[in-house]
Amino acid sequence: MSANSDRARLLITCPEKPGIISAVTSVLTDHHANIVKFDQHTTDPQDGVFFMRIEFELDDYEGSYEKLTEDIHVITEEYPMDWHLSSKKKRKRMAIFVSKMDHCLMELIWRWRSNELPVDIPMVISNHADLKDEVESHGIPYHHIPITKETKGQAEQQALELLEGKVDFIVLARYMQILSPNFVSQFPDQIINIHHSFLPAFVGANPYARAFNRGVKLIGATAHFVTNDLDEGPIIHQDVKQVDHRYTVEDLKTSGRHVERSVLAQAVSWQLEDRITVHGNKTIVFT
Ligand SMILES: Nc1nc2c(c(=O)[nH]1)N[C@@H](CN(C=O)c1ccc(C(=O)N[C@@H](CCC(=O)O)C(=O)O)cc1)CN2
Repeated sequence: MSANSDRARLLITCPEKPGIISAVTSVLTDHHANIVKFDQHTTDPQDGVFFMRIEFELDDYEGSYEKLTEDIHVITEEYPMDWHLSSKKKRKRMAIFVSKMDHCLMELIWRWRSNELPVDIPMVISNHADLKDEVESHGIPYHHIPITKETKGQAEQQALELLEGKVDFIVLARYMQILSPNFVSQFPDQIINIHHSFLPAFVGANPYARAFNRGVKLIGATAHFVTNDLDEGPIIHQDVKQVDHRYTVEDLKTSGRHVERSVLAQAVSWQLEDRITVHGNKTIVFT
């Protein structure tokens, strides 16, 4: 591979049909691509949906992009498919929404600063001013947009105007506002939320207090795509931690914060590497 070679990813979702792999890999071969990773998954025969993720190296990816996309379009005539082609070199742009809690936000910023998360963060948006100094100390623009029940619509419109054309996806890092259907519709499967429970348990607000009252022996965190159904969007990643009768609610929150941070960071990392495909209310994550 030459100095200007690039590593690209091709994600495909299509009805199960013999020959799809050969058709796609033939196009890549015609472009002298070197396939370095190949993953596939087929749902149950009744559903019959085929998922594929191909990672490949290509000299002069930029120069080949137009012809490569044309050639992929050609095979969609025989193999109707949803497909997404992306390049490792083209850094994604991630906006972060936050309220007052900083642990998930800072986990992402720390991993961004060390380039462990190779992403651009064009802005942080918050309904509170608490974290402005901290975020701006990292050179990231911070937009404080206060929200009341009366101003929620205007506040969202202000956020949408800031986001327009500037981001590829959004992360809600313990953002404590429910997004309207209008907002969600403008970022389909592009808003990742970290919920502080092992969903589907304890949907909504105050899950740790409810977990304490239930006497759980496990707490957890769930990263999921945001939909209009609160905390019921496609799950991307989850993890848990054992707890016991000695834990207070504050202990649960402290232990839970560590789980939230690692679960969110992993979900964002997979998003950056185009490893996640949504199918219905589930995800396929090619790790
Ligand atoms: N459309 C969606 N919006 C949001 C989702 C979602 O799944 N779909 N997840 C939540 C995150 N969340 C729990 O993880 C959550 C946040 C806030 C609330 C809530 O009741 N908020 C109140 C206001 C609370 C306040 O002012 O402090 C509200 O919005 O009326 C429940 C769950 C993020 N958004």
